[in-house]
Order: sequence, then C-alpha cells, then structure tokens
Amino acid sequence: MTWQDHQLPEEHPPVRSGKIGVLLVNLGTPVAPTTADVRRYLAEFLSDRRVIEIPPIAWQPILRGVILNTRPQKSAEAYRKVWSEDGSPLAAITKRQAAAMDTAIGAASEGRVIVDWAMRYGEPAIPDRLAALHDAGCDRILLAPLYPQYCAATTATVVDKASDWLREQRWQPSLRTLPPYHDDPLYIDALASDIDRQLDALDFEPEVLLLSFHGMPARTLALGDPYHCHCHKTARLLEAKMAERGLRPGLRFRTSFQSRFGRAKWLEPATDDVLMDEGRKGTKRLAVVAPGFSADCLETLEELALEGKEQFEETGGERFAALSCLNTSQAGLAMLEAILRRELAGWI
Ligand SMILES: C=CC1=C(C)c2cc3[nH]c(cc4nc(cc5[nH]c(cc1n2)c(C)c5CCC(=O)O)C(CCC(=O)O)=C4C)c(C)c3C=C
Ligand SMILES: [Fe+2]
Ligand SMILES: [Fe+2]
Repeated sequence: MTWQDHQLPEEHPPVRSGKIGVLLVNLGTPVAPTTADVRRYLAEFLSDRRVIEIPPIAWQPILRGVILNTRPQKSAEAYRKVWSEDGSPLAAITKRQAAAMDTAIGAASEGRVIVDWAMRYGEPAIPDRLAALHDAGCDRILLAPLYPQYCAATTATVVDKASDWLREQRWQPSLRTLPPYHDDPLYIDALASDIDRQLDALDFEPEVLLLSFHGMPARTLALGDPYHCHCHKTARLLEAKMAERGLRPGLRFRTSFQSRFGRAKWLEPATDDVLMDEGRKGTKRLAVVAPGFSADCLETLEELALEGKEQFEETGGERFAALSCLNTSQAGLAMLEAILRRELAGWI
C-alpha cells in the first residue's frame, strides 16, 4: 500500500502527478515604458546585491537619492523607441520562446512537460511561475536562465531567487539548473548559421563583425567571475566555427563590452569606443551582433542598433547593420530545444 491509497483527509496536500516543469528566465523589463514603471523596475534590479556589489548602507542613498530620480526618465525615453505591440521586446520574445518550447517538448511529451517563462525582475515573477508549475503537478523543475555566459549578476541571481521560493516550501520539487552554454557546439553552430543567414540578407558585405557582450565591472573578473572568459571563449569558437564552415572568409572579428554603468572601470574595450575606432580607422562597412543576449532588448535595439549606428557613421563609417539575437529564429529554437532536452535526460 502506498500513501496515495490512504483515505486522504480534506486538508491533505494535492498528489503531485509526476509532471516536469521547465522555466525559461531572462533578466526583466518594465511593465510599460513610463518613468514610473521604469523606476519600479530599476529599483528592484539595482537593489540586487549580485548586480551592485556595494554595501546597501552606502549604495541605497545613491540609488534612492540620485539614480532613481534621474535615470528612469531617460531610460523610459529609450524604451519607448523600441517598445512593440506585444510590449517590451525582451518579455515578448521570451514568451514566444517558451511557447515554442512548450509546443516542441511539451506537446511531444503529451503534456508531461510544461514550459513556462519568467523574468528575474518584474513580471512574471520567478516565485509565481515556480508555484504555478508546482500546482500544475510538476515535481521536477528545470530552471533555465537564458544566459549563455555565466555571470553572478545574471545566472546566479536567478538561482538565488528560485532558492528563496524553495526555502518556503514544505514539499519541494526537485530542481535542476541549466548550465552556461557559452562553448556548447549547439550554441556556437546556431550563432554561426544565424549570423550567416542575416549577413546574406544585407545589401552590403561587412568588413568587420563586432561581437558585443554586455559589460560588467572589471573587478568582478579579479573576484573570480568567469563571465569575461566565457565571452571571449564564445567569440573565439564562433570565429573558428565560421572559418571551419567557410562562412564569410576575410571578415575581421572584434569583441567588445557594452552598456557601461556608473563610474567604476568596466570590462574593455567598450563597444562605443570600438565602433568609433573602426569609423576613424577607415572601416566603411560593419555589422554588430550580441551573442550573449538570447533575445533582443533595449540594449540591442536601442544601444546597438540606434546609438551604435550613429557612433559608427559619425566617425566615418558608411554602412552599418545590427543583427538580431537568436530570438525565435529557426536556428535559435532548434538549439534551445536540443539543450533543454539534453538537460531533461533521465527525467523524460
Ligand atoms: C551595474 C549595473 C548593471 C550590471 C552589472 C548589468 C549586468 C548585466 N545586464 C545584462 C543584461 C541586460 N541588462 C539590461 C538592462 C540594463 N542593465 C543595467 C545595468 C546593469 N546590467 C541597467 C540599468 C539596465 C536598464 C536599462 C537602463 O536604464 O540602461 C537588459 C535589457 C532589459 C530590457 O528591458 O530590455 C538586459 C537583457 C547582462 C547579461 C549582464 C551581465 C552579464
Ligand atoms: Fe544590464
Ligand atoms: Fe577572461
């Protein structure tokens, strides 16, 4: 006799039905491109001690007194330039990626696997979606932070947030986390194919392909965060893969770090500096791509595609293209499905 065979009292917890949940997680975004909503979002994001590694007693007065009184208005203006019919691009694309995975993996498992999505800051919140998967009968959950390169400020904080929820559960589901996939041949191949497809569609052949990764304070490298190394490994493997496949011979690759924040030294070289350096050096045709972002967002659609274009063209460049992230491209979805399936091995 198993416990399920007992006469269950009214208040007995629901029987978990052996389902498997997958939660795709990306960074987070404001609910609307208004100053008030951006302030709410930034207050949560920039209060995360994994993101700003300054003791709260010193940081919170600067955040509340200065940053949240100035930045939200400027950032909201930038968000308005990229806002889509479906809302914030980052959330809309992550939602579509989850729907595609739910169809590809969920439907094929006859509903045994449920794929959902969440944002680390803002909505849908990680604890809410974990609870929903749990309530739907999932006793195993794969938590998938969609960051190819591991970083404490991104990957680790997703796991922290999920752990906060787990800590509150009497009957926890088993949790697995998707490892970083910066050097995974599936990811490198998907990038190579999708970049080549997008370059084919341009009406010019770039001389330079700039690989722009999100920046981090430089001291995090000395503190042992592998992020910088993961970015460079991705860049090296991507260039090698494109050469091996005979794609775009003669294309010159450069790597840079974007979205500097605050006064501390960040990883270098900075994307804006490289764009202006190329313009000044006489490069006429350049494409930029952001391999570290699994979905287009403010940082790619505004900072790279709009500001980056100006920086390159004002210094002498003539043709500029900002390529899309893997998003819901055929190569991107096939890669995502394969890495999720591999992580689910033994569970399904
Ligand atoms: C110290 C501040 C920041 C660190 C560290 C940081 C790391 C980091 N961020 C991403 C990915 C994204 N960041 C995005 C927006 C964004 N990032 C910061 C600051 C830091 N990021 C701010 C203040 C903002 C908000 C916009 C602004 O006011 O400039 C986004 C886009 C979100 C969107 O809504 O579209 C992404 C994605 C990574 C991968 C990373 C470390 C590796
Ligand atoms: Fe960021
Ligand atoms: Fe490094």
